[in-house]
Amino acid sequence: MTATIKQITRGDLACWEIRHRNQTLVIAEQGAQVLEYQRDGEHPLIWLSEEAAYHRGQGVRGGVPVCWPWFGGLDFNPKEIRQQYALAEPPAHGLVRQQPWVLQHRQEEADGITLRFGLSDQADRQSLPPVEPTLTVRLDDGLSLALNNHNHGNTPVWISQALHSYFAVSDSRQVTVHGLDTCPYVDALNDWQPHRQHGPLTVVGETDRLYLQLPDTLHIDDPGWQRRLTLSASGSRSAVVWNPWVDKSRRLTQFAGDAWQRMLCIETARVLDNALLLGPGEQHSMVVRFVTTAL
Ligand SMILES: O=P(O)(O)OC[C@H]1O[C@@H](O)[C@H](O)[C@@H](O)[C@@H]1O
Repeated sequence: MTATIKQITRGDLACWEIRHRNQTLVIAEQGAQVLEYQRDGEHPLIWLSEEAAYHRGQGVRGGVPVCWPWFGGLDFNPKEIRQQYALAEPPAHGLVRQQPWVLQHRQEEADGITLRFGLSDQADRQSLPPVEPTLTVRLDDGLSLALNNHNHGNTPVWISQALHSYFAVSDSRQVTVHGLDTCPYVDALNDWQPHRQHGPLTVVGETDRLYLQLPDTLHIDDPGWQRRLTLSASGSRSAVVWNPWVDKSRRLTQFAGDAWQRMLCIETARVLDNALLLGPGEQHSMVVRFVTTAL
């Protein structure tokens, strides 16, 4: 066994701290939210806000929130998803990131450790569809996250979802995102109009885009830290690229005014026409793996 796993607390939240080789991973039971992931002596791979607050029932800014069973504002989702819910004030990013989850299973092997989280019996399931979400987290030479859905009901269910990864970067203005070239995207900041990407993406202002028809692999090249971060996804053809830039940073909770310079979100997703339709009894897994290499 090369991994050690320890129960810790951050503020009000019970968390797991996993050490494997030279890596540390911290996951909060609430929301099954990855909070930290870093190799000893290196810059963090996942960004966690310096102003993060750890309260029950409140999402933590940074890490990898699980957005489910809808992504973003419910009103901006396809009709098939919207009509499944009758909530007066549907929260952004769905219903489970502030809910209690539990560690259901752990498996340690010579080359890594796998943890599976599922919603706790204490979770408020009132408005949830009859679909069971689980998050499988595997730490070996990199970090892999699998968001699994299993429809236990008798009717088909539409889901939109994201693993809302906040990546740590040396300077969001200096990094380039590769793999988006020629892909269509919808710009949430320009009336949800369709566009098409040409070449790599450099962030030059507030950015909030839903990319579609993506290849399996995207990269963030970070010249400041001489590092390439590779995201390899399966079971997903969409991702959200988000950076709040100057003005929106001031309006965000748990977010320093200049923190937009230190983070970039690339959120592996199933959104818009890539939303997931699960028939009765069907299962689906959306997997993403994060690995860094020298640039
Ligand atoms: O503040 P929240 O609810 O965690 O959302 C943060 C951001 O999440 C991103 O995924 C959205 O595209 C943004 O529009 C949103 O502002």
